Amino acid sequence: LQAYKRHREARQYYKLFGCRQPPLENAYDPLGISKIIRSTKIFLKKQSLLTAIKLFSEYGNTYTSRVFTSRVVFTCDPRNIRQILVTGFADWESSPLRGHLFKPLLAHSIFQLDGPRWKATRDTYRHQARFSNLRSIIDVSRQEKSVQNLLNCIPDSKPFDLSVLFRHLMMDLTTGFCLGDSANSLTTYQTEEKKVFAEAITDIQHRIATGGFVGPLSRFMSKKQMRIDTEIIHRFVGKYIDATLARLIPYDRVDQKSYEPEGYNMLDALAEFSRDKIELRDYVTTILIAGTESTSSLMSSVLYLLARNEHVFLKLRQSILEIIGREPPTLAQIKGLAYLRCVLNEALRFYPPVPINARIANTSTTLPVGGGSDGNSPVYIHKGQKIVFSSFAIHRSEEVYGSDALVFKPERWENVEALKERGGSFFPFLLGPRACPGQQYALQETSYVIIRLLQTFKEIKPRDSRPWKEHMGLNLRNDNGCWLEVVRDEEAIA
Ligand code: HEM
Repeated sequence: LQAYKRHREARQYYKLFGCRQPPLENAYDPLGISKIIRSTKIFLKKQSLLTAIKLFSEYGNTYTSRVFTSRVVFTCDPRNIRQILVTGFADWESSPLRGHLFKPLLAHSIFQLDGPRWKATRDTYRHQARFSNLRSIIDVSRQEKSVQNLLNCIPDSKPFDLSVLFRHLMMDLTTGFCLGDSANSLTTYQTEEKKVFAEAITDIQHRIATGGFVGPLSRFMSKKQMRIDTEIIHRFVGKYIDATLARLIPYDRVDQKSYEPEGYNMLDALAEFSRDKIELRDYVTTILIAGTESTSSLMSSVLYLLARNEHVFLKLRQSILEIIGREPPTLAQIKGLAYLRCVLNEALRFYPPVPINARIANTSTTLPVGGGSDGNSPVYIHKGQKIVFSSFAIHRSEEVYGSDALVFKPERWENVEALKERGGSFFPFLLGPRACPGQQYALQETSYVIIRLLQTFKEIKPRDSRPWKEHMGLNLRNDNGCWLEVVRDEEAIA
């Protein structure tokens, strides 16, 4: 009955809007079983992203695929991306696809919400956690302390995996940002409790991501370790919440500004507005998940690419030394470093930390292009239909970026107008109302770390000849890490 209703509705859309069917990838696979088996094999071989690009070149920028009994739409067309994320935002949801994956760690986090409740949570991050005011949430002394810990861990003239150190660095910075206390992962004095907590946060992200990739099969996965991780995280974060609430002044004195915490931390900022422990835990834990691996993935990509493109490294280092010198950079100086922004954009284009994404239609709607044999007709989307879109594929498209799309070339970002025109073709932080609220913070933090590293090291050499290999967790990273050897600048030591 449902299929019949959908068929009738589709015919109306064909008539009214000129919709056409996009190409079907697996026409002879009625239940989509072979597609699922193939995708799983490719995922295990760590080749999902490159295979996706191949499928787009074979079937066009938009095509459908049978997965079990439903037809999933795959697209890497910038016009469709703008429609899903910006113009037709209200027609799409994400919570039905991932809400269950975050349970029981998070009760009602922003990742599990859509509609008015999502909007209210988003506003809380913007206003109460002060994400909209970048200057007020940055703590440069915390950043500098963590960078010094990082520099102490980097050996001189000896190969080491910088991606591991970046993951520890971001764990320290994000726990400081969220809880006001670093996990001290880069130090020798990290307590056992903090070590266990940091391991649990890392492990649970891996489990959430795996649950997402295996889809409906996730219900057969053992949940035991997830429960253990959850308990560790809840206990650890809970202690900070209790301590924060215990030293808070009563509500009626908040306006008197008699309580001024030192530096920024999100828990203090939020506790001025809410005393609900579960709510506070959800807000804070979400950022521990959203802000750690994503930013360390970007940092690793930048260093991986700089080590393999000496001319870019030298040009960037020179501009840092000219504009900032050897002192820690201020926010204004970071903003003035145009070439660094180009390098970050280019690294985000090459290796977007969130390379694929999905949405589900909450109403019958259309995509502007992708239908018919030429791919130029609108596409009918029925309520409940799933769509998968890939920033990784668009970011490498020759149609969009030209014949040198696969060349690492930060200079392509020097023309700001060109950047604006690329709406829908460059979205490492997504676009529209649901774009990453931590974008400016992540870029500032990454810039700070890169600047301090380039002020300290005059040479960075790659020490791994293996090719880049995808590792898909909640965020993308190189499975082979980021093996480098560095040479300190004597002047920086002096
Ligand atoms: C390079 C680093 C980062 C990248 C590439 C990145 C990318 C993204 C992307 C693509 C999304 C959209 C996910 C979706 O809706 O499907 C997102 C959402 C989000 N990000 Fe980030 N992110 C980064 C760092 C951060 C940081 C540092 C924070 C916090 C301080 C943060 C907080 C969030 C939050 C709360 C959301 C959910 C927004 C919503 O659903 O409305 N992110 N991020």
